[in-house]
Amino acid sequence: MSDQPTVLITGASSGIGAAYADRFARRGQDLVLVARDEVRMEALASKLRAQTGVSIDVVKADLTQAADLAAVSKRVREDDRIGVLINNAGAGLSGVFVEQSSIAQQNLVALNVAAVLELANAIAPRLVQAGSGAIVNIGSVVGLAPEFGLTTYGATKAFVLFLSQGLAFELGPKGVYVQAVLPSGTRTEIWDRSGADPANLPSLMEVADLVDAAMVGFDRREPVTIPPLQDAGLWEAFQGARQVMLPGFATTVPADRYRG
Ligand SMILES: NC(=O)C1=CN([C@@H]2O[C@H](COP(=O)(O)OP(=O)(O)OC[C@H]3O[C@@H](n4cnc5c(N)ncnc54)[C@H](OP(=O)(O)O)[C@@H]3O)[C@@H](O)[C@H]2O)C=CC1
Ligand SMILES: N[C@@H](C=O)C(=O)O
Repeated sequence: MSDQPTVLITGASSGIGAAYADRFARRGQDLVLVARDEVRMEALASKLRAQTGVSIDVVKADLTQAADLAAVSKRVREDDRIGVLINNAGAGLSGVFVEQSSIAQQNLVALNVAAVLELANAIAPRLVQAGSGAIVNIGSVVGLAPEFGLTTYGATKAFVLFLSQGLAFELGPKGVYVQAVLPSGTRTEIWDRSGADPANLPSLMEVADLVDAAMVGFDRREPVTIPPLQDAGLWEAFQGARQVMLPGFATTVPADRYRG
């Protein structure tokens, strides 16, 4: 049993989540792995237990199902060994907005938004009470890019970014670190799962490179980590331009440009 905080990782059966499990296990941190595919998680857990000696719990859960989400939320809320939440489980949704079914969009929101929010809600009060701990939310550069034409998916990732920045603003002063990680195309199963055209994929970063970069940002306590963005100054300028607008919102009269 490690004396470091246990890390609960959602979406740990493959891709980015599985890579996070590897990295934190090699840091000697016990894990709780959450996903639907128990067999894959057990295989990963066995390998990591053998290689690192850490304790690993495997929790089979479909985070779009209320009972499963409630069970994971209860574990996050009550297990005070869990000091790091990696809110990673997510899915993509291919196609254009008008061709996507409402149910598919709702299912995407259930996983990419509602589950992320619920688990953040579950852990945040306990971390604030402790004055320590971390919440890592996996967003996407797509949440910054309506031009990419992934409207529903991008909207879910815009939520993740805003949630993370808002939590960082509220919880940071109380000792809780909140990180938004914004990958771009990364070589995982999400593309196949979401029905993306294999012949039309973007350039893809290797998942190990993505997660290793995200861990650098984590260790530096960076609030928003964008591994594919080569010039960090562009993000800083974007943030600065956004913040310059804020005082102007405190006005009681419409702008001249809207006067008929
Ligand atoms: N790959 C990329 O290009 C990018 C990915 N991202 C984000 O990274 C995160 C991880 O995705 P990635 O690793 O790429 O994709 P993968 O499809 O490889 O992994 C997704 C993980 O989420 C789990 N998952 C899917 N649906 C559910 C569900 N209903 N309940 C519980 N777990 C579920 C899957 O496990 P299981 O099927 O066993 O449940 C799997 O472990 C996502 O939030 C994604 O939006 C962001 C930007 C780019
Ligand atoms: N998962 C990818 C799109 O579906 C991404 O976020 O880039």
